[in-house]
Amino acid sequence: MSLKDVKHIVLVLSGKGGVGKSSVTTQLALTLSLKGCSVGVLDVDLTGPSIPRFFGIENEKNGHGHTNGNGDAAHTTGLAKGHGSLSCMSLGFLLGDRGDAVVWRGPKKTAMVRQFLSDVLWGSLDYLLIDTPPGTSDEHISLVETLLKEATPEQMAGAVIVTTPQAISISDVKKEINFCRKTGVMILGVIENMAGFVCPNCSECTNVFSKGGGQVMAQEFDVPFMGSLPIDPMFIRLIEEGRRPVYPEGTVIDGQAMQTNRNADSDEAETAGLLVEKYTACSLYPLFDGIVKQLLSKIEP
Ligand SMILES: Nc1ncnc2c1ncn2[C@@H]1O[C@H](COP(=O)(O)OP(=O)(O)OP(=O)(O)O)[C@@H](O)[C@H]1O
Ligand code: SF4
Repeated sequence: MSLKDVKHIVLVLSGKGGVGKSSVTTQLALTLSLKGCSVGVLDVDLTGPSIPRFFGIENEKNGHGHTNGNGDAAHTTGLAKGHGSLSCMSLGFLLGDRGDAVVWRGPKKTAMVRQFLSDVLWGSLDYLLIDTPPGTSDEHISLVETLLKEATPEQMAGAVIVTTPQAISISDVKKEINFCRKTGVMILGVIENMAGFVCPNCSECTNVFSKGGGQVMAQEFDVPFMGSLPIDPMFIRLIEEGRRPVYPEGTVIDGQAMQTNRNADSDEAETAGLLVEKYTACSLYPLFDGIVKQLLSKIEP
């Protein structure tokens, strides 16, 4: 069973598309891995797999996409074996082209989700984060059904729900809360994303939309509120430039020195990937640090 050595499984859900679920998943993964956890990211968004793009590895094929640069392309099932402390799996690795559309009926999607959970060799992970499509679709139902079979209740940590402050997004997220309650998935907390805009000139945060809706909703539904995140243009720039995660010089995780991709003779560090140095410099990092501390205290008190 491929989830055998996975300690904690966390679903990332949102009722509405484009609210930043994949961004939140990526940043939770980076922050957890910077804290020394070994992390896997499973992209279950079959019609719009964006995790490879977020990690700057969309050109990787053969169904594997480990991101710490150990250079070993091991995969045994035709799917993935994650090495190191940050690995991911997505249908995006199996598509010929970024623009390829997946037009699948429910049973095929269900089979794919099952295969992701039972055939991908995740190895030993502290956290498996699962980025889901928006809403409560076939993928969600297959996912939860499969997890109930493949994972133990101890492994199933619960779900993080992402919303934006606008009322429509919040009303959609209520459906996710109901979904979790009906399927018995514990709600670890709600994250409000895009609650304001950080000016690239003066770093002042302006509330473009009304702020605080996520907190009000969390109170109303009696679920924990984990925090608000502004829109930071630096984050968008990092993603658009397609950078790969690169650890700061000297980072050692689980006793293993992380590859930095630094080349003294070139500007390779600037082009090799999503620079964690820059990521940690962007306004979202301290906020994620706080969110991850809350997550860890709930999961591993
Ligand atoms: N806090 C943020 N600051 C800056 N950019 C952000 C932030 N959150 C999300 N974005 C950007 O908004 C866009 C949509 O985010 P993302 O793809 O994470 O949403 P999603 O909910 O996963 O979407 P989908 O419904 O397609 O799965 C991306 O380009 C992402 O870079
Ligand atoms: S927030 Fe400050 S720097 Fe940014 S646009 Fe407004 S006044 Fe200018």
